Amino acid sequence: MIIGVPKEIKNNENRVALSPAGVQALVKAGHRVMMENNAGLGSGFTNEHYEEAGAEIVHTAQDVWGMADMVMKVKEPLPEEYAFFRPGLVLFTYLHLAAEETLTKALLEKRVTAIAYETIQLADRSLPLLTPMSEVAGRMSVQVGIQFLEKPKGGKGILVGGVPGVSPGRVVIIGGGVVGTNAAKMAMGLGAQVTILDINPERLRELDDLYGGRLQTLMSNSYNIETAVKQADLVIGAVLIPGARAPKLVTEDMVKQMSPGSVIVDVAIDQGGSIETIDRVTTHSDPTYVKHGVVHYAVANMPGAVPRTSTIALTNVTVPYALKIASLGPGAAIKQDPALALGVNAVNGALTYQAVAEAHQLPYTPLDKAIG
Ligand SMILES: NC(=O)C1=CN([C@@H]2O[C@H](COP(=O)(O)OP(=O)(O)OC[C@H]3O[C@@H](n4cnc5c(N)ncnc54)[C@H](O)[C@@H]3O)[C@@H](O)[C@H]2O)C=CC1
Ligand SMILES: CC(=O)C(=O)O
Repeated sequence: MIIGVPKEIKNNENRVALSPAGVQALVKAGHRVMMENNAGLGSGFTNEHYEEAGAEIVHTAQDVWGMADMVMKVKEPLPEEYAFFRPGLVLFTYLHLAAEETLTKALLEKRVTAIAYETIQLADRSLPLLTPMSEVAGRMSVQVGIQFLEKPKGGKGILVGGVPGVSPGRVVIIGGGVVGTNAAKMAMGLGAQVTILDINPERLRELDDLYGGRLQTLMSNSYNIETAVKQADLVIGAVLIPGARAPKLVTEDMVKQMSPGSVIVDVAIDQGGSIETIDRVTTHSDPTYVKHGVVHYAVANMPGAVPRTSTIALTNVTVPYALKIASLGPGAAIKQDPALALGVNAVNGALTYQAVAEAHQLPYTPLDKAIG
């Protein structure tokens, strides 16, 4: 199979879909890998690194998309890339289609086989291709949040760890999965008072067993969210219902009750966001805006700011699936691997992920019917 890797074009997206190690694994298995010129530079990988690993360097994005049987990317295609879609093309990348109606329709219209990293799901319900980027974004959410709590950055001027004789700051994390747990670890490490809310009592028990005493766990309901949010210096949105639009858990009224200069980092923005006052996706070059006196951060590609770490971590988990798709062919790979099958959001013009169909009120077709 020919695997194409274009350069990412989203604002400040410096990750790339394959590291040289990933290229080498695919080439050794008998595949050809076409890298767009300088696609890896943002992650510190040169054309020479890729050529040594066995890749061929291709000069334009159009050539990469045109020659490849499977395109591997990091972020969802942007409108200027939709023209490259064609029937039978396999697109393997983050898609977040529940928040991307136009992209969903373009993939259906062009009959692309669209496999989303973030909905590949193992039997234990974990999301192996989302986990490493959630680890990155969870850790970054605290790093980013504490910067914007500083006065010169528009915040209320709080050092979250406090100092002897002064209370530490309060960090409230909504969602206790991978993002939430990684955020909690960072915030606890800095000495903040940490509260984490989740809707799953089992998850709250696990968190209590792991960190009991160092963090407060709370059942996620509107009463507890309101109470916690109004006292928070930093709120981190970290919920996920796989494949679906994020529920709006923090209402505009709750935001109005926060003290001026507090900060909200909504990591769940890639699935549409969990905060009512977040009405736009922000970018690394213009990451925040202020509403009701509260700093809002809603960057949908947070790991793009630490591309070296993120590209390597992403390639570690995507390559085994890419090898399976390339070696067996997409149809057989999907039939053989139920986790991979859950990644298929669209095929042959049919929308095969129910939560995405519900988000856009489009018809849903079960995968077995769509692939025959
Ligand atoms: N902005 C960015 O750059 C990035 C965003 N993300 C996003 O972060 C979000 C979280 O991802 P993960 O932590 O990996 O997911 P996860 O599945 O590990 O955790 C999600 C948690 O949310 C909980 N939850 C669901 N409904 C809830 C509710 N009503 N109240 C409280 N908790 C609720 C679940 O029980 C689960 O524990 C996803 O949307 C993911 O795509 C991940 C990486 C980068
Ligand atoms: C998960 C995702 O969308 C990202 O890492 O950018």
